[in-house]
Amino acid sequence: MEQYVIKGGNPLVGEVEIGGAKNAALAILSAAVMTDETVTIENVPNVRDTNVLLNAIEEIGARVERLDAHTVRINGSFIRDFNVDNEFIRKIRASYYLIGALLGKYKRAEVALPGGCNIGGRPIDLHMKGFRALGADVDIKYGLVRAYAEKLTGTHIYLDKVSVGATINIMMAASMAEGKTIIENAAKEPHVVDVANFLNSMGANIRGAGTDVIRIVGVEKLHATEYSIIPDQIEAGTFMLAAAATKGDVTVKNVIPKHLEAISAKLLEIGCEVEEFDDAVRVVASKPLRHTQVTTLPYPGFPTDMQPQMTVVLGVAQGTSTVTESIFENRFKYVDELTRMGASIKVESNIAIISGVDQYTGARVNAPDLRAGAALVIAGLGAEGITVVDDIYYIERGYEAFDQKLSLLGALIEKVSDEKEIQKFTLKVS
Ligand SMILES: CC(=O)N[C@H]1[C@@H](OP(=O)(O)OP(=O)(O)OC[C@H]2O[C@@H](n3ccc(=O)[nH]c3=O)[C@H](O)[C@@H]2O)O[C@H](CO)[C@@H](O)[C@@H]1O
Ligand SMILES: C=C(OP(=O)(O)O)C(=O)O
Repeated sequence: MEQYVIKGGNPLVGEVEIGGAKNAALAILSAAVMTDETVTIENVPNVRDTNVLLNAIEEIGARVERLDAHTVRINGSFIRDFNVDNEFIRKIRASYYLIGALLGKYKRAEVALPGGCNIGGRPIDLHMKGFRALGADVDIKYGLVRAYAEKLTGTHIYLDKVSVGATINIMMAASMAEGKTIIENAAKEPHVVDVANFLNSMGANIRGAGTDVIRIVGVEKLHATEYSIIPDQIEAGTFMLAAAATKGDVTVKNVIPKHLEAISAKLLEIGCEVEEFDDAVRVVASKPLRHTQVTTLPYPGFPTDMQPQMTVVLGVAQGTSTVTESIFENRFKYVDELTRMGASIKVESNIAIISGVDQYTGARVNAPDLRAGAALVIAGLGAEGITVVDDIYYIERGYEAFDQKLSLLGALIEKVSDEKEIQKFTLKVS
């Protein structure tokens, strides 16, 4: 098991390049098997989740060629197996996209029940409701979600809850249904729009992505395309908040500033300077941070995937802040770990009440999930002394070269794999 070991206290300064969006990539790589022609996808983040998904796509017969670290060519015409299940795919959430993709193209799919970060109950009832409305028989048996259809027929679907996964999954299947589908109360996240743009570039007919009503006219066939994935809103936000927590000055490059508005607005409120350029955002934290209130909401609200990082920043802001988690009921598990670093946070139901402290102190902590893991790294970067973050496996699900990008900004951080290496690092930096 690998760890990050961090000597905190250095302000992060400089420029960082953001990669392609993990949560867009996972859907787009799945959708790429919906044509028999060859699809080339650029700006694919080279992270654990995308690699697990690509291996699963290969296992069912698709040809997958990695042209370079971030470019993948996929040909789905060789798929003969519709059963997607291995120990790795069971652990990722986005395996559910292969249900929509295979059901749309082949009218059948058997995919391991999705895993993903343990941040609360994560049902897929809305996905199943959508597939059933399109005419599929869907059940869960033997650990698999199984969906079959003679044919899919366009329909009108109202999502009881705003769900990114269900919106994208239904959109994929409906792209190859007969007739018109309307999804109401659809998710509006940037990656929903990116997946719609990708499918349209393959010949799908999707309108309205980015609003809460998406209209899809099914087509018989999809075709080859070349597509570049949008920048990762959450990776970008993580570096913006790392700048704030370390009192740094970081320019986050290759981003779409509009996607970061909810994060920029909170940074301005707590006293940071935020400068927007065409495809970059600069965050300068030269004054003491002030308290604020944050509530996670579907886009364009404050993203739940930025909640732990924001809590870490508010933990060293003056006064009392609150963070309300309205999407997932169990996303404060990291607070106990942060308390070991000196944070003063009380969680009541879905609200964290945060009394700001002057500075965190280094400690040995566990990453309980992907974003909480990144948040603990941020805490370590701002802390006095040495922090060791265990279980960085989770962080590597969604951040490419996290330690290297932070090092380039002046952080003292190393990836290590045993106690000796931790001691060596500690001696080196003290
Ligand atoms: C791989 C991926 O892209 N993961 C993202 C996706 O997860 P995911 O697709 O799982 O999240 P959803 O948007 O679907 O979940 C939103 C809410 O709806 C509920 N729900 C969802 C589906 C369903 O069938 N029934 C149901 O009740 C969930 O429990 C949750 O409370 O969007 C989340 C919300 O932005 C992000 O935190 C995750 O990073
Ligand atoms: C929760 C996340 O991922 P997943 O849905 O794949 O668990 C995330 O990206 O923050």
